[in-house]
Amino acid sequence: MAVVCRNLRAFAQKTSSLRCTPNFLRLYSQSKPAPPKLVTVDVDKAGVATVTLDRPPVNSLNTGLLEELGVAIKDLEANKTRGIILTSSSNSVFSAGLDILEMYEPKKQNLSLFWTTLQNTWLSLYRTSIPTVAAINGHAPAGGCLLALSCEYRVMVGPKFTIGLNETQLGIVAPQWFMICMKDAVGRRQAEMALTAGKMFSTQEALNIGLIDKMVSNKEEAIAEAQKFIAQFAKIPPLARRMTKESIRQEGIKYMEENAIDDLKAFMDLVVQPNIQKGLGMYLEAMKKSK
Ligand SMILES: CC/C=C\C/C=C\C/C=C\C/C=C/C(=O)SCCNC(=O)CCNC(=O)[C@H](O)C(C)(C)COP(=O)(O)OP(=O)(O)OC[C@H]1O[C@@H](n2cnc3c(N)ncnc32)[C@H](O)[C@@H]1OP(=O)(O)O
Repeated sequence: MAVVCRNLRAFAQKTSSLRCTPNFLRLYSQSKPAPPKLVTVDVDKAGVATVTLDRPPVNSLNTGLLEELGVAIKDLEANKTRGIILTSSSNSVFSAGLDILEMYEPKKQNLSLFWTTLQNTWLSLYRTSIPTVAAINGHAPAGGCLLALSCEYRVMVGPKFTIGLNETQLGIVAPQWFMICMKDAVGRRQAEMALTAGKMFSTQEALNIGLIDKMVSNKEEAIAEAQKFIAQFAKIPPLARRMTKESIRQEGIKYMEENAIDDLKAFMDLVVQPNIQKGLGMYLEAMKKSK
């Protein structure tokens, strides 16, 4: 026993002295790599932040990415950033929308966290006093379209990408707050037509109905247009801007503040339905087969 104790003491001394050596630090950092960041933030000299979704291959929105996006927005608010440009690291997809794997055969607790994180991050983006622009450099179906719609201005790379709330095509109904965002952008009539058909719009079609504000031919142009949009607010008194944005977006903000719990319950009840689970499984299979 005494020998074991002595050995343990020797080992403890050895490891505690090892703890500070470069070799130990290298070994430790190799054994515990930091998880890759799913959202990166770059602030330029003018104080404008480019927030890049970086979850290959398609930036599907899982709890981790949504959480990071929410934290990034809060940090940028605390740092008095002058503008946020939301874009993607992919060359062909802005975001494929909600991560279907978060909804397929889920654990109840995970599903609840997923939806609550989506609600909170959406509200942070939708109501932030910072000017927001989506530089949409790829396809933006469903939840991807929602993120773009939550920004104040949308510049999209065309002509080959598509955008829209395609939920009815998947046999589901977009939540009310998704619909409010679409109505905000294109008006009730166009929103009704788009949502009932679950239409995915080409860039040109999206421009025609006001779903996007500008079509450009590459990401660099999209970022330049986004910067131009943000720059105009340098001359506008910030308090007046903030109060106007908050007021004009009141319907969506109030909806989420008053209905978050009911919205969560409706989502949880719906997703676990056997027919929805079966549909999600088939959809995932179909995406694999279409490769
Ligand atoms: C469907 C929800 C049902 C019930 C929930 C109830 C209520 C929900 C309330 C809210 C509304 C839902 C909102 C949503 O956002 S649902 C998600 C809708 N998104 C889509 O339909 C887009 C699907 N993806 C695509 O169309 C294409 O992937 C895309 C055009 C974006 C890109 O095409 P590309 O050819 O470049 O890539 P793929 O080969 O198709 O995909 C690569 C890889 O990624 C996987 N993938 C794609 N999209 C998703 C996704 N949304 N979630 C998880 N995984 C996704 C795809 O399977 C491939 O995987 P692998 O084969 O393993 O490489």
